[in-house]
Amino acid sequence: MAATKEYTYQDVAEHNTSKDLFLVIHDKVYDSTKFIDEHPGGEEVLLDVGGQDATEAFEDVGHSDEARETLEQLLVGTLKRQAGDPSPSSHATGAVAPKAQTDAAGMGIGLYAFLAIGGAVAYFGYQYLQQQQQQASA
Ligand code: HEM
Repeated sequence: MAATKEYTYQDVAEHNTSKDLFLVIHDKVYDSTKFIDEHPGGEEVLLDVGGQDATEAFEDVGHSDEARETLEQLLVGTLKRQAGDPSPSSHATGAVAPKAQTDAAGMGIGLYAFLAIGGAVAYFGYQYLQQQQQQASA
């Protein structure tokens, strides 16, 4: 079987039913339709990632070498990545965003503390000066 065909994410996404199921694993495209009934892990998990990048789902399970051999028999082509495609590790960068938000909030609190302390210093300083003036004029 020639496995040189190139598929875009859009092409693969169209094959997401139990009668026509493509999976992307490590940027290779696999026609898993015939394998759905045979999968020891059940058909549900395959359908969940049908037409999508299943690299993480596949690797998380720690599939055997035998499973990887079966996979090679289902190979139909390679994934042609395009700008804007989701990458398998895209959610890893998501962890940075909340941290940035926390930092911004921390700075906000710091600013309020600075204003409160600055205000207190100005208030008591003013009172002290008034007292001095009263003493001087007495
Ligand atoms: C076409 C791609 C896949 C092939 C060829 C495949 C093949 C296999 C094979 C041969 C096994 C038996 C255990 C082993 O040899 O490692 C297995 C188990 C399993 N697979 Fe897959 N698998 C595929 C995709 C997936 C995906 C995308 C998931 C998503 C979560 C998944 C989840 C599981 C689970 C949970 C088991 C364990 C079942 C058990 O031990 O009861 N598999 N798979």
